[in-house]
Amino acid sequence: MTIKIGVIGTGAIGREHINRIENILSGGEVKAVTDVNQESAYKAVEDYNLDATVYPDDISLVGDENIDAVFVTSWGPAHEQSVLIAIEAGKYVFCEKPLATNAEGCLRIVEAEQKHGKRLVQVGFMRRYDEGYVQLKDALDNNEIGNPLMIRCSHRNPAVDENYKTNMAVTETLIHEIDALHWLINDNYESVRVDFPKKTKHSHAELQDPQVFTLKTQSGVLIQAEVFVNCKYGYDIQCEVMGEEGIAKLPEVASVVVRKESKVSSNILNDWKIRFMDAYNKELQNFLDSIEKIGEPQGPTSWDGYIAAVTADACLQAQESGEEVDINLQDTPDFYKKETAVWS
Ligand SMILES: NC(=O)C1=CN([C@@H]2O[C@H](COP(=O)(O)OP(=O)(O)OC[C@H]3O[C@@H](n4cnc5c(N)ncnc54)[C@H](O)[C@@H]3O)[C@@H](O)[C@H]2O)C=CC1
Ligand SMILES: O=C1[C@@H](O)[C@H](O)[C@@H](O)[C@H](O)[C@H]1O
Repeated sequence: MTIKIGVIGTGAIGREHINRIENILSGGEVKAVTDVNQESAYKAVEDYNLDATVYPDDISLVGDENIDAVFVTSWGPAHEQSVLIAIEAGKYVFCEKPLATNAEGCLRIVEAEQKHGKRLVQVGFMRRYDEGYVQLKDALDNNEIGNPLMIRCSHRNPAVDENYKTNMAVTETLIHEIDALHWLINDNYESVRVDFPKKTKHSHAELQDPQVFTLKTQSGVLIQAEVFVNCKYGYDIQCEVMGEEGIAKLPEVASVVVRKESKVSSNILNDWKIRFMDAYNKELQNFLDSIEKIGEPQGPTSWDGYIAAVTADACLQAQESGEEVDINLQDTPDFYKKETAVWS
């Protein structure tokens, strides 16, 4: 069976995903596209040689009876509406992060999905499919380092443009750590505090860079997460978990080690699209395969989107207040308690 897909938002990641579906993965075909910038939608059809209808908006695209699944790859503030109308129409949804821009929006989606009666939505937290994170999670789940006590991690980008403001360190960047870390250690967050170290000269007036987020979990694990988006030297994701019996660290990206002229060197990537290319491929293949095989997606759920939104809201408050802020999650509904998949 080929799953017929409609893509809402044909910008950077929308195009990346279209390319994946058409040229790399199996079991899906893009049959409809839309973008508020209609030129961009037509260009995607032309560039990827799609046999697809261009719709004027998300409502008309979702109304296409031939579409089985909707990819929401528009700007964050537009996600909630598109996801809700897709659920209403009973379509599967792959939604890029954020699921919605705040906790209330995520809860509206969670309610609509439960009312529908089976899982339809997967959120684009692709790190759960990254081979290094999968290995790290296996080590923790197999109790190789005993109980986790502390985590130190970094999310570093070489540079960002002037549109990237202080709050985006949370909503665009830390959001990936927020999802990956609670999944890694099977724990929930309890509070967060933010510190602003000395600001790099490579930043601009409306961006505090770097930032350090100190999260505590309900079981007492202390997490120090650094976001440094003008680090200059490359795109670098680090994560180290300190346990009672040892330490487990995210593997470095494989790169040849050169010994030359009295130096040892290896390359660091510059681009997140390349760093997580395999993970994006696996998450989308898993989305398509799960729909075909078990009739519902198995990846990160709408509830994971809600957890990320509540935590991100608290991080934003902590940025503003300089105080430690509590993170209060509602109880997980039974609907979302089912084990999510194992991938590698
Ligand atoms: N999982 C990941 O690693 C990544 C996730 N993202 C997320 O994907 C989303 C898109 O990001 P980019 O592609 O980088 O942005 P982009 O700005 O390149 O593309 C967004 C596109 O959506 C269109 N759009 C906006 N509102 C719309 C609406 N109501 N209906 C239809 N089209 C609409 C825009 O015209 C634009 O073409 C964001 O939420 C972003 O956070 C982006 C990059 C990586
Ligand atoms: O979502 C993403 C981008 O928006 C963001 O700019 C990058 O830093 C992230 O690592 C990437 O995964």
